[in-house]
Amino acid sequence: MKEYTPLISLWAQTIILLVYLIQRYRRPKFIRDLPGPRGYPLIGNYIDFPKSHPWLKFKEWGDTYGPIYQLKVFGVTYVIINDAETAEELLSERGFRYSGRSNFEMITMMTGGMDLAITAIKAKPCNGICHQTDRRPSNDYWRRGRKFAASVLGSNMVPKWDPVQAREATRMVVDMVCDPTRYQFWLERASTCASVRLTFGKNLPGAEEAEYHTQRITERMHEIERIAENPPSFARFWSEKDDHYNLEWREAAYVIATLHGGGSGTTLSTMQSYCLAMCHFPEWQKRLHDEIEQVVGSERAPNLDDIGNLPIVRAVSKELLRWRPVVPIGIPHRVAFDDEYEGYRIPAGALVVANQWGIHREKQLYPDGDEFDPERWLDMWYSSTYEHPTAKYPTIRRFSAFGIGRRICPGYDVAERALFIQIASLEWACRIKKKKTVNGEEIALPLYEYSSGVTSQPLNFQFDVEPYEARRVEVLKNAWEEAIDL
Ligand code: HEM
Repeated sequence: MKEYTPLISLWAQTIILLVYLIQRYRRPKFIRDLPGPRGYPLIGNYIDFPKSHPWLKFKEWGDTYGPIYQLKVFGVTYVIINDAETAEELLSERGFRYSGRSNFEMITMMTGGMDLAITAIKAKPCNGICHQTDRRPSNDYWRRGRKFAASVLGSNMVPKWDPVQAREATRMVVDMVCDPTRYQFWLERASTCASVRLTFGKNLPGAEEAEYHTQRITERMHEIERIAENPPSFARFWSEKDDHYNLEWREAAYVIATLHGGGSGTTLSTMQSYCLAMCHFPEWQKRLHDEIEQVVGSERAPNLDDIGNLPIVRAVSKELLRWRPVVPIGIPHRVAFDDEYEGYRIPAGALVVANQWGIHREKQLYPDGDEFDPERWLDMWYSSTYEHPTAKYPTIRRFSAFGIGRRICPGYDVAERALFIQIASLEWACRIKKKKTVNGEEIALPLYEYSSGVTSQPLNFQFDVEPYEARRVEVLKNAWEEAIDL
């Protein structure tokens, strides 16, 4: 045995050396914490943490600390990303680590964690390298829910929902012309009623009723059964193929309700930004109008078959989402396992914020990022954003305004068509402009006075709406009346 001892010792030393070398090879020499503003013991950056419109400060800090930096608040690490490449690398390429959600305590308590947008998904470690999403029941629910969402919101299904979107757009324009002071309500009604009709198959005369039914539906599962007998809708789609999606009643109720929630307030916010932008940039309103006149003409209203022929409408819609992102800091993604990025430590449990406000103002991609300039999607000169051919691009499909990685918004196709038809119908029928005083002077409007929350929209402002021709409003009114029972 004695003669083997040096041999065993040599083997042991070789193994230790190998382990050491592998570890050195796999790790950068120094793993540092991400840069970021200096905090205080225990509370970290709590005092400096912006209490409203955090996206503005997150961008400002980004200009000092670089495209990725960290903040700490009471021991929780926030990783803030201000450029698209880093966000893609972490949230998309390493999506298996970066697709969890924060514990939104209140919502989790109220929904049992079943709101699809915040439900946790966990990643499974395999020999230290994490490749796959864990197949535990909580993840399984998210996967089944996403499968269902993809099937009702996918690009081949969305044209099915066009007539409802078009109908709500006509009703919105007619009322907007009659009483622009209530614009928020008209836009909200268009968004909510389209969503309730698509989700539950129910036509609603007003937004209040929409809210009432939505609450009842999420609380009482049997409502879905009744409503699923109505015209084609997400609920009916599920009830006809429930075996295929393998979602139980309760699960389906939450998935469908989350789709309603995701779909109702978001396009509304962009449409409010549209009204504000048209007051400030009448030159773009003219370009929109000229394009619609040339392609659609004055005899008929635009419809969703025109989408490929109206690139300026699509460019305006995409620029609105860039310039005034609806969800300016996105929904944070929780990191499942410790990670390293370019020599920096990203700890498990950190919340990664892809700051859309900053990402959408990255200098190389979006020169003069604070300017509203739809040209950047239309002109070859903007090589970073322009894409051929104009019959297809610009498109807002998979644009970073809808998030990045596995948790990307499943509703972007529906949103694209809803925004298109609302903008095209409004611009076909009427001009939006700043209000004037009795002396004929334009009343100034703030360029950026927006609410602060998960979503952000312009605070109430007033503008005038002037129909190009009374006949056009009549055409839309007739279209609404014909489509009333869709
Ligand atoms: C202008 C319109 C919209 C915008 C800007 C928007 C934006 C977003 C963003 C930023 C996220 C978070 C993505 C992430 O975590 O990376 C999200 C998630 C989500 N959105 Fe949208 N959305 C819009 C419309 C819609 C519509 C029309 C629906 C449904 C019909 C919808 C349903 C959802 C759902 C279910 C999620 C959660 C996905 C998950 O966590 O797995 N959204 N959306």
